[in-house]
Amino acid sequence: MTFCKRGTEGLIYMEDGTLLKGCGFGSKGVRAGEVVFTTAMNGYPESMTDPSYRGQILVITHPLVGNYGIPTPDFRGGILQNFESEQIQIEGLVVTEETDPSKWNSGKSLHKWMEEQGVPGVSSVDTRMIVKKVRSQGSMMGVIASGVQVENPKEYLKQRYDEVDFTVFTSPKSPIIHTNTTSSGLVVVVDCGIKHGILDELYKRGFTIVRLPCKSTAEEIVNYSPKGVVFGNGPGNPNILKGLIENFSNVLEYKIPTLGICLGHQVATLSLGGKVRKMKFGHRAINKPVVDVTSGRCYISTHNHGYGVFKEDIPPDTQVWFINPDDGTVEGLVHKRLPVITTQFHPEARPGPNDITWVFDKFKKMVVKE
Ligand SMILES: NC(=O)CC[C@H](N)C(=O)O
Repeated sequence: MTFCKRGTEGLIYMEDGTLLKGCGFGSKGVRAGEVVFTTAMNGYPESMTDPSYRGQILVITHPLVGNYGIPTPDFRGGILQNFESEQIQIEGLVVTEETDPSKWNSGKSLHKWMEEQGVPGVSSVDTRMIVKKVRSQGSMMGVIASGVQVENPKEYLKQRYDEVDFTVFTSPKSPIIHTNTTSSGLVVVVDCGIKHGILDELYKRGFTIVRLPCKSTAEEIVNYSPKGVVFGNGPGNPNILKGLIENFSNVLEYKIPTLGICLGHQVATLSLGGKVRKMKFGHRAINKPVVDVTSGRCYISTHNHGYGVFKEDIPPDTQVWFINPDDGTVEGLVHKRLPVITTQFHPEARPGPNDITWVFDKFKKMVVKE
């Protein structure tokens, strides 16, 4: 039996029958979710609070997680600078080794933070084995348990990830406004669980931001007379978000400059007549290459998606903007007639390298010109 420093045992079970026993940390509890992995070597406070991870058990492949602790939340204009939302969004965390922090600006340990927020973690398991299984068999559902005896983990696997509308949990119930004193104008962000990094990039460029619930209608959006609209990131399967897809089409009729990011790129694709399909196991990392086909330049970018746009599925009247050289998936589109640009990757890069934040400059130029 492994010695468990928090005094609790834990397990991770996967729907193919794999059962790994290790140590529990964070909160005691049992949760089910889609098992996904990220190869990011740092940025766990950002990843764990990214609302796009809702409904997922996150496996971090980097062997030591927790070294620099969890910072104290820092806001600018009501926007978080060091987390992607106000709470942990993942269902559970799986790591090889969970460590106590040693850094000047650590407010608390990873263990304590997860304990306070009711999120279970499992350590001392072979994360490489999990990744190999997910890579070879494709995405799977799983169950994580910390400090709780679970006789039959399979019983917790009731819902399929792809069938749940997680935006219900991650989207605000009413508008949230971030007023800016500089005057680049007002943009509406359709907030299905927006990452604060995206809000910050818009705010830094002088925009006043109105965040509207994911289910807002086109009328509710244009009532604010926005100079631009952003359809942001969000959790789950884009194909089931019928209302959002329809709203995107309705907003297009007003010819307002529109930026789609990640889920926004997928919703744009669906709404313009293309297809979005589930990938075998998705892309989650902070060092994924994307090539801007208009310049031939390759950039290193942040990814978190399980669905993708394949070359043969792009919508009519659009041009490929970015391509992923690893698997050829379409990572950005430009509309041929309408002021619409999209990226599948995360140009705000939180966590990640800032190589492509210029996408927001391009959006600002579109907004200011209109
Ligand atoms: N980061 C995102 O917006 C993710 C989009 C979508 N939920 C996916 O997994 O593909």
